Formats: sequence, C-alpha cells, structure tokens
Amino acid sequence: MHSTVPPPHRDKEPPMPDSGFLAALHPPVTIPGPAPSAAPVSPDGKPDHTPADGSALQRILRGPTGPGTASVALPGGLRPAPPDTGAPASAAPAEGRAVPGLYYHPVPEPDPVRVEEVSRRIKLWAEEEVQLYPEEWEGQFDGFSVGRYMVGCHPDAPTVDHLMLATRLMVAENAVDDCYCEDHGGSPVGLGGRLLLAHTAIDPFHTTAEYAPPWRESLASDAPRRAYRSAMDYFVRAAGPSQTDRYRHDMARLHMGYLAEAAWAQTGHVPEVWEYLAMRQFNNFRPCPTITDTVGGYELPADLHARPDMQRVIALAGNATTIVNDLYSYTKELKSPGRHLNLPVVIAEREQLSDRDAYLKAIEIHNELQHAFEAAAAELAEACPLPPVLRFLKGVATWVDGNHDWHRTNTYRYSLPDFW
Ligand SMILES: CC(C)=CCC/C(C)=C(\C)COP(=O)(O)OP(=O)(O)O
Ligand SMILES: [Mg+2]
Repeated sequence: MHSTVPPPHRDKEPPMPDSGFLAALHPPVTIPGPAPSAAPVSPDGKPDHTPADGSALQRILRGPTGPGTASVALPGGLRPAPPDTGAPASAAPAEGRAVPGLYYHPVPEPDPVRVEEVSRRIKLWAEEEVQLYPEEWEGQFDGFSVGRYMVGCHPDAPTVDHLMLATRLMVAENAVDDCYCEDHGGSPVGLGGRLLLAHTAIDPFHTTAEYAPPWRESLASDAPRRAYRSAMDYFVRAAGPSQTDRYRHDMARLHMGYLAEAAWAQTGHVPEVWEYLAMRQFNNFRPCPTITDTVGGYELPADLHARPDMQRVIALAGNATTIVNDLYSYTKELKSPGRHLNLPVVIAEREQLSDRDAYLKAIEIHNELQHAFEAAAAELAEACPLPPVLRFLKGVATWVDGNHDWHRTNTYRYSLPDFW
C-alpha cells in the first residue's frame, strides 16, 4: 500500500527571502574522526582549499560562518521542516577521513531517528515489495547505508514519506548499475538492450493491445526493473508532471552515460581526460539532487528549471559530486576485475603521471568544479531571486555536501589510497 505524499506543486510557495537567503546554509561543523596524517596540500603548492576559504560568491552561497552564526535563521519557508518522527535527535559523529586537500563543506550529523526509520522502511520495501536481492547480498545492502545517505542529503524533507521517495530511487538506480553494468553480474555486453527495456519501467511504453501485456509482465522479471517500476510509481504519485518529466530526462542522460562507459570498456579504449569528464557528466549523480524539490514538498517550475544558467548550476553540481565518487571509490575500483575507468586512472594513463600525481590532479579538478558550481549558483541567485529558485539552489548545494559526507563516512564501501 502506498503512503500518501501530498503533491508538491500544490504546496504554498515560501515567502520572498531577503538578499542573505543562503545564510546558514553551511553552519560551522567540525569533521570528526582522525585528522589527515599530513596537512592538506595541493599538488602545485598553491594554498589549500579548506572548507573555510572562498570567494565573495562562495560566501553568498555558504552564508556566514564563525561563532554565533550556526543559529542564523533561514528566511521563512527556507527553514528545514521539523522531522515528523519526534524531536530532532543528535547522533555521535561518524568515523571517516576526508580526502586531504578536497574542497568540501562539513555537514551536521544526519538525524538518527530519521536514519533509523528510513533504514527500516527501505529494507522492508527491498525485501517484501521488490525482492531486490538474494540473502547473501544483505550485508552489502546494509553496508550501503542508504538511510544515512538520503537523510543527510535531504534535511529539509517535510516527512519520512518524502525521504522514502529519494531512498527508493537511489536503491533502484544502484540496483541497475550493479546488476546490469557492474559488480553483481553486470557486463557491457548487451547493456543497451537491457537498459532500454529497464528505462520503460520509468518512462512507460505506449503500444497496441497485443504487445502491452508482455511488456507489463517484463517489468516484474528482474530486480532492477521491479525496483525502477515501484520506486517510480511512488515518485509519480508525489511529483508534478514536469518534475516527473525532469526525472525521466535525467535518467535517460544517466543511461546514455552508462552506454558510453560500456562501449569504451568493450573496446578497451581509454578516453582523453576531457572525454572521460564528458562521459561522467552523464554517468552522474544528477538524477538525485534534481529531485530535491519533490523531496522537499515544493516545485521548481519547468521554465525556471530549463533556464541555461540553472542547467549550468545543475551540471556543475552533478559533476563535482560524481568526481567525489571517483576519488573515494578509487581503491575499490582498482581492485575490481579489468580496468575500471575513473578520473585518476584516466589522468595517469593519458597524461603520463604517477598514480599519486594523477590522484592529486583529480582533486584539483574536483575543487575547480565545486568552486564553479558555487559561483554559478550564487550568480543565479542574484539574477533570479525567486523563492523556488533559491530553495532549489540551496537543496542542490545541501545534496552536494551530504553526498560528500556519505562518501567520507562509508568506510564499509570506500577507503582512501595511501598517498599522504
Ligand atoms: C545514484 C545514481 C544516480 C547513480 C548513478 C551512477 C553511479 C552509480 C554513480 C555516479 C556512482 O559511481 P560508481 O558507479 O563509480 O559507484 P561506486 O564507485 O561503485 O560507488
Ligand atoms: Mg566509483
């Protein structure tokens, strides 16, 4: 039985905020756990990118930091909604070391009450509703910590039902990646056909009476399709038509990225660095931050989403978050069978750098993308200070920070190379 999430496009818009709208976006938070073994240094000896430094534009985006600013209120409507699971709780800080020299923003520990509830519900969904995995994969499902991930990325979700929209989609997206493309039986061979048929679970096939029934049956025929269909079914009920269309478009982008990666794997081609980065703009987390408004219970109208400056902000945010994955999953991917492309590997091969220097260059590329995202978001906020635009920008920035924190703290899945 589906839980009811009110359609976000019916929600009242938040009132117009003042010019300091992004104040308190990144209140001061100290990263717990062991300190880096050496002070972060950039490869070329330039000043390090610490969470505290930044340009005027970045300061607009980040808001004030320092003593007394943690409680700076967001203007009405931008304040995160209180959790529906009782009083906000605090959790012990999680372990995990940040990549030295990475430019990122620490986040507050995700609400543990919500994390527990989302984790409970997502496991029920995976096991009872979509039969996602055989028993022997349960440890990996738990180790993925998707509840912590989504609660950290969507602190403004009004209810746990809203959080579940993002959590189901995240699990389904990873099921397709694992089972069709990568670790759990995936292969580049024949990927296009599998992906296209799975895509019809999120973007329905409209056909004749004769051919509709076998298509409908096919949607239950493997775990990735069951997961896509069910997660999308919940999402469509909560989202407006343009939000649904936006998600389908982003997923088509993602599938195109998977196909380019697979084609290169099949032929053993190592792309140039810019070509790799272009592929990774599609094989990318983009579909996750772009549902921030649906998960937040409001809607960024289609014409504002389509603006070229908004598209640039979204692309840069997606690219920064995805290179974060390349950095944290580097050692995991080195251990995987065959050559798994990621940014440090491609730089080392194409630019004839040592593994360490290539990794350090990848950090610099990430940092430039993250700074460019923040600058573009701040410019857009100034050019178009409409409430849903401001809230959406804040939601995307929060997703970027939460994504970094999940990678940093997911020591079950990721470990850093020994370069420092
Ligand atoms: C959640 C989502 C939209 C995923 C799509 C693509 C994807 C799995 C990533 C961007 C993560 O990269 P990667 O496949 O390298 O993941 P791991 O390093 O195996 O965690
Ligand atoms: Mg990776």
